[in-house]
Amino acid sequence: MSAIDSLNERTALPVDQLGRPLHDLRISVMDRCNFRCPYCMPESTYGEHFTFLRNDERLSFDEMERLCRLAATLGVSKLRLTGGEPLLRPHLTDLVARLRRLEGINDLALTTNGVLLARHASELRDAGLDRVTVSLDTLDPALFHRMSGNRGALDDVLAGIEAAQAAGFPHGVKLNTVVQRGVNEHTVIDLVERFRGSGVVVRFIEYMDVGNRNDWRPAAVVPSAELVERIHAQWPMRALPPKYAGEVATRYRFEDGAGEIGMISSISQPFCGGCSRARLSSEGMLYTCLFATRGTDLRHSLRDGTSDQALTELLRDVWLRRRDRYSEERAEHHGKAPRKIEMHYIGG
Ligand SMILES: Nc1nc2c(ncn2[C@@H]2O[C@H](COP(=O)(O)OP(=O)(O)OP(=O)(O)O)[C@@H](O)[C@H]2O)c(=O)[nH]1
Ligand SMILES: C[S@@+](CC[C@H](N)C(=O)[O-])C[C@H]1O[C@@H](n2cnc3c(N)ncnc32)[C@H](O)[C@@H]1O
Ligand code: SF4
Ligand code: SF4
Repeated sequence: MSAIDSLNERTALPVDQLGRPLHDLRISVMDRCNFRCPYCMPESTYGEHFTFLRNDERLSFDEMERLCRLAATLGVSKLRLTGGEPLLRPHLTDLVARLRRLEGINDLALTTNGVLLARHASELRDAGLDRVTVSLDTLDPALFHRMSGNRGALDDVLAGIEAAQAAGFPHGVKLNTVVQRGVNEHTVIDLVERFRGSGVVVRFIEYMDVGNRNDWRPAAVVPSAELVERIHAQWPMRALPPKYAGEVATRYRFEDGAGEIGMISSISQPFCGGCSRARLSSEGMLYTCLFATRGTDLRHSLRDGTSDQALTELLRDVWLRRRDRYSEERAEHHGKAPRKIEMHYIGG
């Protein structure tokens, strides 16, 4: 390669081995959670003796801010704070304010289980958070409690959603609902009914085989097409074109003007082809797929005096080498995928 080619390669925005750019960085700011959803952190594994990270093992806000600033120079424009439960991270609002000031970031989002949201919504809005996604699997209080691993109360989450609506996040409020066959599939219509016309967009997610500790089986997945048919029979809707390449959810608009819903069909219709997402775990590992088995340790480099330029090159190299397309390959694993990183570390 000539010196000019090499310079061009080092200054251009990187695309991975499948031609996908890097747009979206999702940061797990906290590995702990106040819920024990069986599909994510089942109590049987995450009981009182489970060892979470020590404070000094988690990236500091300085370290996260630095990585986000460098990632923005490689094309990242969207940041999502997640976890574990991000609102358990003390002073999260300070991090939001710091990330808000970064050049190139035009979408700053948070995914939360919503329990602590009523307390923090307006300060998060004031700090510059653009939008919030709240996870809510059902409106049945007893089932909700059970699906949170007997930790959560539905009313707290509903209060969180109301507070988020009242705070007026500029890019709005969404809900994430994981649907499981025989568990909460019968409460889907209630959720649609409750939030239709409210401005809050409900997105139904196909139950996924993330991590190694849930009891995922293909039979537990409710294909989005089935839900679309059921919802359409009650409130006719029509599919909308994607807002951006690689959009996670397929959007549907109600024909009576009562807003839209989304379907996240990562099992029945994988969307790896446009996947521009990287993930940073609480302890500073960089992963290029939600189903990654291996990552790149950035904490070490952050703490050993590595320069901004060298760190940026490391990020670029990781992205240039990326070939992940797990959801498209799922069937080839025949249920025997290699050991994956758990979702509360990698960030949903
Ligand atoms: N397989 C797979 N699933 C994903 C990916 N990204 C998100 N999901 C699933 O979709 C859910 C919702 O994702 P969000 O974080 O709300 O997605 P997003 O792309 O940031 O959403 P919007 O920008 O609001 O459209 C996550 O909790 C995951 O269950 C991905 O890259 N791969
Ligand atoms: C890991 S959580 C982290 C943020 C926060 N604790 C919450 O629940 O919103 C992020 C998202 O991942 C989703 N999720 C967790 N396990 C999942 C699974 N097995 N399949 C599909 N989505 C899952 C959750 O529903 C949630 O919306
Ligand atoms: S999905 Fe979110 S709330 Fe539920 S256990 Fe995982 S991290 Fe916690
Ligand atoms: S499975 Fe991996 S590559 Fe495919 S969309 Fe999800 S994170 Fe991206």
